[in-house]
This record gives sequence, C-alpha cells and structure tokens, in this order.
Amino acid sequence: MWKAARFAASRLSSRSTRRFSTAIPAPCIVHKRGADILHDPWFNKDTGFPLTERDRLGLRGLLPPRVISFEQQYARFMESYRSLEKNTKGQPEGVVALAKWRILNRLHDRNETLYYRVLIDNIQDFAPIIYTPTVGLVCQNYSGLFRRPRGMYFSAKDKGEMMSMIYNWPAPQVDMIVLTDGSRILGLGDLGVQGIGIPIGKLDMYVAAAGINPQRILPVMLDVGTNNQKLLEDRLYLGLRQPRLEGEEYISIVDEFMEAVHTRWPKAIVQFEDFQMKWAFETLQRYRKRFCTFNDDIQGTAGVALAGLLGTVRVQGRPLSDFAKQKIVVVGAGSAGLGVLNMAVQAVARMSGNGEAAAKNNFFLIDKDGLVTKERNNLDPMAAPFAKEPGAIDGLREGASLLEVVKKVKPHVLLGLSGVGGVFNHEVLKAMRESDSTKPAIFAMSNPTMNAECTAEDAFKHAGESIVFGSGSPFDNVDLGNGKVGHVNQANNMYLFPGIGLGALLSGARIISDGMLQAASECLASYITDVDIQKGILYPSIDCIRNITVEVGAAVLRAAVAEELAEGHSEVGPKELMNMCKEETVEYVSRSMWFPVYSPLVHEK
Ligand SMILES: NC(=O)c1ccc[n+]([C@@H]2O[C@H](COP(=O)([O-])OP(=O)(O)OC[C@H]3O[C@@H](n4cnc5c(N)ncnc54)[C@H](O)[C@@H]3O)[C@@H](O)[C@H]2O)c1
Ligand SMILES: O=C(O)C[C@H](O)C(=O)O
Ligand SMILES: [Mg+2]
Repeated sequence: MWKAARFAASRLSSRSTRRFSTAIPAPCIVHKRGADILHDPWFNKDTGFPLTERDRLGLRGLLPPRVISFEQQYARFMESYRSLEKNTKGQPEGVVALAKWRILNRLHDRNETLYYRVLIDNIQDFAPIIYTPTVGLVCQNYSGLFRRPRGMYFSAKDKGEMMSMIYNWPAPQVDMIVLTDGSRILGLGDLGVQGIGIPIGKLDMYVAAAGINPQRILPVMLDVGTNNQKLLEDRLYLGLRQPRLEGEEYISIVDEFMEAVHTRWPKAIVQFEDFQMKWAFETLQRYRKRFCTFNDDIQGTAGVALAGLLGTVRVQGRPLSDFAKQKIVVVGAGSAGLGVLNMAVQAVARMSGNGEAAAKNNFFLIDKDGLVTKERNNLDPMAAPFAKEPGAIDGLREGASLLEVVKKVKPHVLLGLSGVGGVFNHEVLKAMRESDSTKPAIFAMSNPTMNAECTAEDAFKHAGESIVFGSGSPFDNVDLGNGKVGHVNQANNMYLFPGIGLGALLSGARIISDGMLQAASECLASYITDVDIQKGILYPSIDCIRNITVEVGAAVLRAAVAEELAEGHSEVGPKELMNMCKEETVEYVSRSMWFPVYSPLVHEK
C-alpha cells in the first residue's frame, strides 16, 4: 500500500542543504545528461521521467514512451516482491532471504529514490533483509554475490595514497561514514573485506531512520588482511590475501584514513562498526577527542541496552531508582558487553549517588572462561573493573559456569552479548525461574539469529511466561496459548545509532560526548508509554523508527548545545540552536531529514 509521507518531503538540491516543505520539491542540479543519468542511481527515475525532463536532459528515445508515476513504480516493485515471496515459499530460509536481498539490491543499484521509499514504508519487512540477520548471510557470501561496488575500499596496499584516494569519491559532500575492518562481523567473526555489507546496511538505516541524504553517505572497508583461513584459501575472495596487520602497522592505516577523511570533509561523522575488541576500544580512545566519531558496538549498544534495563524496572512495577538494586549477569566480556556494563554502572552511580565502585556490586561478568574474578590469569584491563572477589558471592569461584552463577545469584536480568548461539540453554533458562524478580528479563542480544543466546520460544517455554524478552535479531512474538502473547523486543543498536549520528551532525559538534550518548539513551527509555510497558514492550515498533530517531536526534542535539559543543550546521548557527526550545529542536530535526521523492532535475554544465 502507498503510504502518505509523514515528513515534509523534498529532495535536497546537491548545492544546498536548505529545505522547503512546498508541494513541489526543490530542484536538483545534475552535471550529466542522457544515458549517464539513467545509469546513475542517485538521479535515475527509470520510466518516471516526465516528457519535458526527457527533452531537457537528452533522454527522449532512451526510454519506453509511457511515463509511469512514482506511485505506480512503487506498486510495481511491491508486486514483484510479493510474487517472489509467494514463489519461494517452502524453499530453505537462506535461499529465500538471499533472493529477497537480491531484488532489493538490484533496485538500490538502479534507482535510489524508489529504493529508499520502499524501504522507509516497509521497514518492518525489509530491515531483516538489508540489516540483521540477512546482512550476515550476505557478508558470508559476499565474494560470490558481488556485482557492483558500493562505498570505498582502503587497503593496506594504499598506504601513503589515502589523502588523494579520498578525492575519488564522486560526491562533493559526505556527512556520515560507517567504517569497518571486517574483523568481528556480527557474531560471525573475521570476514575480511566481505564485511563491507555491514557499513552498507547501517547506512541504509541512516537513510531510512534518520533521513540522511543518500548522496552524503559513505560505507568504508579498511582491508588490512584477514586471519580467516577459509577466506585466504578461497580463490573468489576479493580482499587482500594476507594475515591482518597488527600493532603500529595497523594503527598507521587507520590514522591515515581518519586524516584523509577529515581533510576532505572536516565535519563528517565516522561510526566505527564491528571492529574486534582490542581495536574497538583503542580506536575509540584514540579518536574520540579529535574527531566526531563513536563506536556503535560499544556506545550505541550500551545506550539501547540501558534503555531496555530501565524499561525492565518499569515492567516490574518499581520506581526507576530501583535500578541500583537489580542483579544483572552479563554474558560476554567483549566490546559490546563491556560497553553495556560501563554505561549501566555510570547510571547506577548517578541514581544512587554512591560512586562507581559501589555501583558495580550487583553486576556479574561472564566470558568464555566463566565468571570473571580478580583471580583470573591475564585479566583484561577493560574487564578488570567488573571482576569479582572470588568467593565473595555465595562461594562463587573464578571461572564458575553460567549455570552456577545464575543458580547462586538469582539475577533480575540475564543479558547475552557473547556471540554464542544457544549458550542460554534449557538448564540456564529454567534456572531463571528462581530469579529474585517475578518478571525477570532475558536479553539474547547476539546477532545474527543463529548466534542469539536463545530463541524467543525457548525463553518463554523454559524461563516462564512472565519474563521480559529482548533479542538483537528479530523473532516473532510467541503465542503462549489462551490468547496470551509473549512480546519480543528487538534490543538492537539500530534504535540509537541513527539518532546519535543525526543529532551530532545537526549540532555541528566536533566530538560526541558521553552526555550526548546518555541523552540518546534516556530519550529512548522514556519513549515507551506505561500502557506498552505493562505488556512487556521495552522498545517502540520498528515501524515508527523515523519518529524515534527524530526524538533521539533532538535529544543529542540539545545535549550538545547544553555542553556548548554545538557549532551549528549549514545555515543554522550555534546561537539559533541555543535559542530553540525543545519542540522547535524536534521540528528542526524533523525538517532536516531527507525524504525520497523525485525532484525536478536541472542540468548545469
Ligand atoms: N544487539 C545489538 O545491538 C548488538 C550490538 C553489538 C554487538 N552485538 C552482538 O554481540 C556479540 C558480541 O559482540 P562483541 O563485539 O562484544 O564481541 P567480542 O568478540 O568483542 O566479545 C565476545 C565475548 O563473548 C565471550 N564468550 C565467547 N564464548 C562464550 C561463552 N561460551 N560463554 C560466555 N561468554 C563467551 C568472549 O570471551 C568475549 O568476551 C556479537 O554477536 C554481536 O553481533 C549485538
Ligand atoms: O549489526 C547489528 O545488528 C547490531 C550490532 O551492531 C552487531 O554488531 O551485532
Ligand atoms: Mg555492530
């Protein structure tokens, strides 16, 4: 079904970021003509070019004569999509998922305006294809699926060349970059150059949820080699066939890239995505005070998880201040798990006023070697602040198993960011029935679906019907019988990163501060109504992700203004931002979002 635009719809001209919410979209300047326009997905309208435009742009005769409206093109695409769904019924899940990805990808490659319109209007259906879980399968099969390049590739072989290479990107302005080195793609490990699918999927969400102009996004792969032996031996592998660079050699590549990007686009925001833990923390510390950058797996995830944890306290009918009393077991001591713990501890310390040391008491950290205690050999410095005194809790020793910890601690929350599918097995889930909460929460946040710590069905079946459930990848709600439904929350950083990027961009802040990230998380936490909370709903439906992102973006922008970090964006300066009330900020953010409509194209040499 064609849905009416919820936001002022005009395509930004390539020369100006000013938006007009008139019925006729602002014209768009193009510097090419004829077939070159048809082959450029940013400008192509396929059969939608009006006759006058065909004359102006030298397109007469290059298209069938009948002009088809945007609405008709949309309906035609959706018909093909639905018939593909029908025709592939019963085929293996992976085959169907890839077929759906292919049809969307072909549209993406051909006509971006139509692609983003169908994506925005059908985000609930299409997010699982362009994002987790299918994007994981796409990355695994990338070298075989590769048809056309998207984004930029900087490899170890490009050392010394990046400053000039960055000028090969055809767009004059870039606002948002998602960067990966492919070393920890979802829970799938090192996928080398094939990890490019992740920045592409994340940036699709930026366009769909945050209304970032697709002409101003840039997915980037830093190919420093791979340690994945299977890929190194694969003759179709498209990346460098060498082991990953390490140490100084590695960091000098990232440094060079960051310098090159910020020389050409000083205000571009760089989101680090799916870096293995050691480089995730190291690069965050290295760049966060120098560039406008954040790590989505550490910081975006933390904000979403914290919002879910605060929602859980509300589901239990307790005041938010009771968050300090929640016993939380975090399974996975990687970038995501430690990011969550750091932010949650800060929140408890703020609420209780007792300082961070005391705030850590109720948190338990488990990694592949079991409970993390101070007795651990080679204790990771990032995990050390959360290590327990051995024996301090009911005699729990170093390396105690997840089951032992759950049985002894009786946690209010069990949160998985381990990347290990099924690690919340039947015994662990059954042990959660003895939780000190009547409504314990289980978050199986690892992606993609097969790496989730448990399925939604198993969680409700074994841990009981009163649980609150969240997962990183989507699961269907669970039918509990007698008309009751076990609600599945998608606890995924997609609820925050688009708003963090958008708010940072519009504020013109030079850095992304803890305050801006905290504002994002608090905004998400307060978005859900008490009525929804009663049903175990912690996050809004993905259908309204654009509305949530407006609110999150505005909260981030206001935090930047409050911290005097906002330097303004485009024609809106810091003083104007400062003078905006909350509603005006929300309105400004909403007005600044790109929405896909066909703009009249004007040729300029
Ligand atoms: N839902 C989201 O928004 C979201 C966000 C970020 C990451 N993730 C997911 O979280 C997972 C981990 O990401 P990461 O960046 O922290 O990875 P990571 O590799 O940095 O960390 C993984 C951690 O899990 C631990 N682990 C491994 N096997 C274990 C086991 N059997 N029991 C307990 N712990 C075990 C490891 O010791 C390590 O500490 C991935 O699957 C990723 O997709 C989800
Ligand atoms: O990509 C996602 O779906 C979430 C997260 O960034 C992850 O790495 O799993
Ligand atoms: Mg990620």
